[in-house]
Amino acid sequence: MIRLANVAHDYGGRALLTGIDLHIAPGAFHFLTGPSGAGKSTLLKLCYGELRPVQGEIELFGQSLRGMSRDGLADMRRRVGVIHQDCQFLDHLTLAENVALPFVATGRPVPQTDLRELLAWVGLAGQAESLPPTLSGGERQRAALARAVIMSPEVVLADEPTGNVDPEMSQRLLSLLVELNRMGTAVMIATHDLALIRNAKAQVSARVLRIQDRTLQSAGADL
Ligand SMILES: Nc1ncnc2c1ncn2[C@@H]1O[C@H](COP(=O)(O)OP(=O)(O)OP(=O)(O)O)[C@@H](O)[C@H]1O
Repeated sequence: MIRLANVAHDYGGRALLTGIDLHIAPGAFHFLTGPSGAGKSTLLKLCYGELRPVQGEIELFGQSLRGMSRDGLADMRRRVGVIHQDCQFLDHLTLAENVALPFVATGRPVPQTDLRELLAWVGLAGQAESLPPTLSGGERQRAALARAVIMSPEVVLADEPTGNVDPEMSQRLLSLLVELNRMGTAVMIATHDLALIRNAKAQVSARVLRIQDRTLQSAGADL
């Protein structure tokens, strides 16, 4: 679904990522780890076409990103759910309206039943009318997950989805992502949280990748 071949990236200075080969296949569950500043968020952005690589090939759903038009990229992006590290919301809209934004942005009617079911799935049915500034960190993370999956994406890319929440909430978020994966959605989670990775390995067959020395490596059994 998402394929990177010999990808390199930098932000104008020294190389950040180099020689990156990655394939996110249907149904895969990947973790992406590595030290702060190693390039995890950058790699996720390359995977969903937010950034274009300085070298190498990226394919989304069998189509090369090279030369893809803005409309073509927008079509591809609908098939990828992204949970951003900072989980930003529009503070003047309710939680339910924020979660429904991907539908509104594409000019499609919001399926109200699906929206209610989704909010119940992430445990936020009671907060549907709340405004984002009144939500806790864990509620915001679950709302970000709901927003990422409302369009039924084939793959979810999550950037530190359990940042700033306690271990119990991390586990709850992980369980939701594992459940999605069991229903067929591919998942890639960038995280520093090694406990989360250990917990996940008991629930799902996950591949752990690590960015080290600017390259992508398979993490060993030391995790
Ligand atoms: N838009 C940008 N312009 C210039 N440099 C950037 C930009 N975005 C990221 N960087 C730099 O690229 C490097 C990698 O950043 P990135 O956010 O991808 O790392 P990360 O592994 O996700 O880090 P963390 O774990 O701290 O979130 C950092 O040194 C960062 O300062």
